[in-house]
Amino acid sequence: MKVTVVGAGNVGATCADVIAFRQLADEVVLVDIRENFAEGKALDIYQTTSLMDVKTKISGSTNDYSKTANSDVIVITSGLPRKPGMTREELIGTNAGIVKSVAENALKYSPKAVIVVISNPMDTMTYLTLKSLGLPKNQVIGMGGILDSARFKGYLGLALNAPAADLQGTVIGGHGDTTMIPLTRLATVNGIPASQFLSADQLKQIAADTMVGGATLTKMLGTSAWYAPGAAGALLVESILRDQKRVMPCCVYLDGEYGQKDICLGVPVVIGRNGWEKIVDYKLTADEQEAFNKSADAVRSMNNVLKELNVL
Ligand SMILES: NC(=O)c1ccc[n+]([C@@H]2O[C@H](COP(=O)([O-])OP(=O)(O)OC[C@H]3O[C@@H](n4cnc5c(N)ncnc54)[C@H](O)[C@@H]3O)[C@@H](O)[C@H]2O)c1
Ligand SMILES: O=C(O)C[C@H](O)C(=O)O
Repeated sequence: MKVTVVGAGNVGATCADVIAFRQLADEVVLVDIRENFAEGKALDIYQTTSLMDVKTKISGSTNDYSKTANSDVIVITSGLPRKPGMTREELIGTNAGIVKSVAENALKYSPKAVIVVISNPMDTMTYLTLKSLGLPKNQVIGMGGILDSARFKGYLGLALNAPAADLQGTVIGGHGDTTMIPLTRLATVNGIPASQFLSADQLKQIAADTMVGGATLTKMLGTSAWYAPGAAGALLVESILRDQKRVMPCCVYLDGEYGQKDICLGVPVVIGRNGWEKIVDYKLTADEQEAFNKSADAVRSMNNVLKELNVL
């Protein structure tokens, strides 16, 4: 199995490192536009392989997509990250052109690859990738909800003084500070509703902290986060390569599901070897559905900007 990660920056290199460390693929290729940058990151990761007993082959390339030929999965992380005080949506002007050209270049050499979009604003970049390449809808998956759910479980874990790994929690909707929807109703501690241990106010605060989880880290770090984003990307790649059929909240094309059409938005999906296979219906309450519809309205207005930018 071969994975290409485009963008060898913080998120891309972390994702490649986790994929290599966990030996999810036989080969990982990192690509970046910056001269020798991907080669350097790949060499650094390669030099960990004898220390970590890893057999995965890793290489880097400056914009030469022929080295990515026959990839099973292409992960797109290229583009600007936000700075403190910015929204993800403000990145659209720069990142739309980058994501579109990168996806076109990568697809030429790996027409059957499942494409994982991470660059922000992720919901709109996923829609752009799907629409501009004209691919079957199951082949394009945006990663945001897996990360947001990890943060949700992290904040739940801190409040409960429990390991986050023992908790279940899902975030659906857009991957934006105001568009994501942490489903507190469905959060559990090994099957027991979190509401049995936490007050409604505590759960509300956890949901609010989750929604601004990326902004909080951006303020602390001066740029956006990368360890959990890279690991979340790798987890999605794992379910694809190993055909695990895990149910994961991912940004996929909706054609009537969850009451929305012609939009890519975060919902629970089954992830397997050919991409996303099936959308799972969580049977939202009226309030949750209303929040989902509002999230869709906001993402749709960003998608409309793609036409103004002449990329779609
Ligand atoms: N969806 C998510 O959950 C999530 C999480 C974290 C970050 N992100 C997004 O991922 C993106 C990358 O974040 P980062 O922290 O790694 O940024 P970064 O600046 O560290 O890395 C981005 C890399 O992209 C490269 N690049 C730019 N244009 C390119 C092109 N045309 N071809 C190939 N490479 C190109 C840059 O040279 C740079 O190395 C940002 O848009 C960020 O907002 C998304
Ligand atoms: O917050 C960001 O801008 C990056 C990413 O989307 C994240 O959630 O960490």
